Amino acid sequence: MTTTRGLEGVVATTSAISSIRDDVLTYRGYRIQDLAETATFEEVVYLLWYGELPSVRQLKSFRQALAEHAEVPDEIFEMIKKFPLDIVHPMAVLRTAVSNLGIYDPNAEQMSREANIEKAIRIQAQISTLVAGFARIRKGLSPVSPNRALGYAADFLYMLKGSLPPDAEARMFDKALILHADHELNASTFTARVCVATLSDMYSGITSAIGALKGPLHGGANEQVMNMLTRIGSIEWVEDYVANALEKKKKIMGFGHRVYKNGDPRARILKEMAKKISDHRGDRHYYDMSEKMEKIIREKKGLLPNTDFYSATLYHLLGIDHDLFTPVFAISRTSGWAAHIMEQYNGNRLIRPRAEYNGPKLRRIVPIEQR
Ligand SMILES: CC(=O)SCCNC(=O)CCNC(=O)[C@H](O)C(C)(C)COP(=O)(O)OP(=O)(O)OC[C@H]1O[C@@H](n2cnc3c(N)ncnc32)[C@H](O)[C@@H]1OP(=O)(O)O
Ligand SMILES: O=C([O-])CC(=O)C(=O)O
Repeated sequence: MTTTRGLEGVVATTSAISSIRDDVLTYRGYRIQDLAETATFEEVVYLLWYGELPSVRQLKSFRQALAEHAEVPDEIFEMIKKFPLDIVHPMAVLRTAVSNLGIYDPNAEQMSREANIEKAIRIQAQISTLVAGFARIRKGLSPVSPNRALGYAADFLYMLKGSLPPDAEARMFDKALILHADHELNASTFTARVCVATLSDMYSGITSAIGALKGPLHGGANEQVMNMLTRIGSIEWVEDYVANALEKKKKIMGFGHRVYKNGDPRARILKEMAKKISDHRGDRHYYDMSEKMEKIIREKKGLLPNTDFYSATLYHLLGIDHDLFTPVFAISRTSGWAAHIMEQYNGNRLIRPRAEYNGPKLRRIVPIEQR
């Protein structure tokens, strides 16, 4: 048996959803740059689930279905109110709450394609309401009811803040959701596929995926980027911080990638948006620190920013609390997880690799009184 640490380079499945080849990322054959420029998040979700971009009529009924399911059962917000909200991490709340959404879905255990599409719509519709509602509850505010006529991205910002976002900001957030929607066999998507390959249900798959996304080597890095920038505090300390981190062989959050070696195409688009909003706001504090950090790390270590690096500055300037950055990632990635779960069910086989044993040799049990 041969083992590969971290399964690097192992091709574990075929998939028709997204592809990364020569640093070009596509969803169903469309370049991510083109989708970010011309589509909305709802169109991209439709594309991921149905394989084609929607017509006007298809998009209308898809948005209608998302709108119909956007309310979260009161029981879930009541449950959240009982959590120790001053200490709990929002990703832990989300993991628990999404699992609970399954409890209130009468068709949670149905496994037909139609039932799974319906579940995917419910989860996608409810997850943004859930994150925004939680964010308000922990501040002692009431959740704001969804208004899906605004569009998915704008509605999230509206539910979060209780006021309509400027169009330009809603569009930037929409683009960010598109950029995070899917990414081939990343750790959380793989987790979702492993889970449902046992023929477990979609809620279990997405709950498992949220658990995997939470970690700082994956989606959790976007919050850690902002924590790092806040700790550094000022552009004049960036160089020292990087030198010290590299000397101590500490991982610098938001840099490096298992697959991209010449740069993450999403990071470039996010960088442009982070710059645009920083200039517009006249607040280049984090953008300038980030740009300096990028330059130094590129020179010293040859590492490039990943999607989590500039999304941190963008989300900060969009007024999103720092510990909600990863839940926001989960809102978007739910679309990719659901697409992969449905693809996995189609022609499923249990995912069960082997481990090369390196523990003690065969031995006899010593009776307990002689140990
Ligand atoms: C949405 C996403 O999930 S994108 C990724 C988000 N995660 C992060 O930003 C966390 C920081 N980055 C990392 O930890 C890594 O780059 C990962 C986890 C993304 C990829 O990891 P791997 O492919 O396993 O690379 P690995 O960790 O083995 O690193 C290879 C080498 O690059 C170095 N390296 C990689 N990333 C970093 C980093 N961010 N900071 C410092 N050094 C790094 C490693 O120390 C190692 O160096 P060495 O060969 O001198 O020992
Ligand atoms: O693909 C990966 O390993 C991580 C990543 O960038 C993502 O999930 O978006």
